[in-house]
Amino acid sequence: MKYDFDEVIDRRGTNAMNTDGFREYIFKAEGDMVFPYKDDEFIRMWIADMEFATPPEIIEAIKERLDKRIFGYSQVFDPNYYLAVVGWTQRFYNWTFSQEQLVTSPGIIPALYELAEYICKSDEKVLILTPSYAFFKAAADYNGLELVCSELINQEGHYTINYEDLEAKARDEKVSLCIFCNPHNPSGRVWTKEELQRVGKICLENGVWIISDEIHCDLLRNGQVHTPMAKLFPDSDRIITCMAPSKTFNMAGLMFSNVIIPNETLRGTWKARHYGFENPLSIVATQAAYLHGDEWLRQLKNYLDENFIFTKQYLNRYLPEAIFHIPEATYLAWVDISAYVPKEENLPLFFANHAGVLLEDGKMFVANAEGYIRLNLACPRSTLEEGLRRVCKVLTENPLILNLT
Ligand SMILES: Cc1ncc(COP(=O)(O)O)c(C/N=C2\CONC2=O)c1O
Repeated sequence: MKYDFDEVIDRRGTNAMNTDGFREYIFKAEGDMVFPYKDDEFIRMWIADMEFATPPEIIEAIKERLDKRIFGYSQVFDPNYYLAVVGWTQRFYNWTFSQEQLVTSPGIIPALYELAEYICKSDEKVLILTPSYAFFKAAADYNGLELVCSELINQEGHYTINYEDLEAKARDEKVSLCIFCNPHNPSGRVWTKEELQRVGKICLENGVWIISDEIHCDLLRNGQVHTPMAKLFPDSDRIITCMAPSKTFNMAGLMFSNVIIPNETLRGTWKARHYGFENPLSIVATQAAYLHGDEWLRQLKNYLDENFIFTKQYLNRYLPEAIFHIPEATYLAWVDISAYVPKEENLPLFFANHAGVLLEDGKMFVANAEGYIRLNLACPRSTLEEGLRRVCKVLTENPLILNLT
């Protein structure tokens, strides 16, 4: 079956954050914010969900469950759920784990909040690498824990880990947890085995737990290989792995993710404290994704690769001073436009007002990301081209708007 990723789907009236939540999330606006563009005139390249229909195989599984017509309290009791999940991790990552280690969460963000609370004492600290997905910081903030940041080294847009800095911070006896993004949002790095081994060794030797957030691990450029961090440390029970179908199959709204907790005590705390009931539609959707999603994902990856090549060529031609490398993973383009914009510019507001494009900028990724914008490329090519046209036009044809003399 050939899936249609060129189809433009109307998401209006679906309570989508993407179409209706941007004022509060990007601009922290309480009430209505008025822009020179109507809401449906924006090209939306901000939040990380996709403009593609969720695979029909998943939708079919949901429909079959709907026909059962009762949606009472539910949990994963069917052993075939676990078999579907480890079947996927075996096929794609040559990695499995025992069934008792698997728990589920209504999302990875809530899992981060809970795990930080269960792992860290109140006077301890959470270590992250920046730039970082903002909710890693929130996991520390909402638990009243001090955040410690280790800045990634950025060499002309290629990010690597500053091991000396990371080790110095991991040595702090109050640092008890590292939330590690593997693959990395927003840079799109796929960490190599060697990089993962160095990070894991530094953390584990200093008694630092690791949450390896691997939500983007299926969304690789063709040819890239993801290594689960825990796969490299089979003798450790201090690495918690978070994976989910939500990013891969555009089903974040079904709020269902997998958390692999090898440590028995921590798992016991999770089971005692976590609200364990689950959405029965999300259970069947996730199981169907991991059983029947291979071909759709294969075609999605090819389409995304082509979107990235298109973007690289477009920016080379129309925004030559921008620094952009096709990322090894994610569907997010991380673009340094500092050559075109003053440091103090509020970039999301600028692009919303002057280009009709909704995007996130480096200031939304904790630190170490000034002058960057992040563009969601998981959209039909026609939408992507219009978004890129608007971004490049406003930066090159209207420099006065930016007070660039
Ligand atoms: C690294 C990472 N972890 C967790 C999540 C969210 O997991 P959930 O709670 O949905 O299961 C995201 C989603 N990233 C997004 C969502 O919108 N923009 C982003 O960058 C993410 O990038």
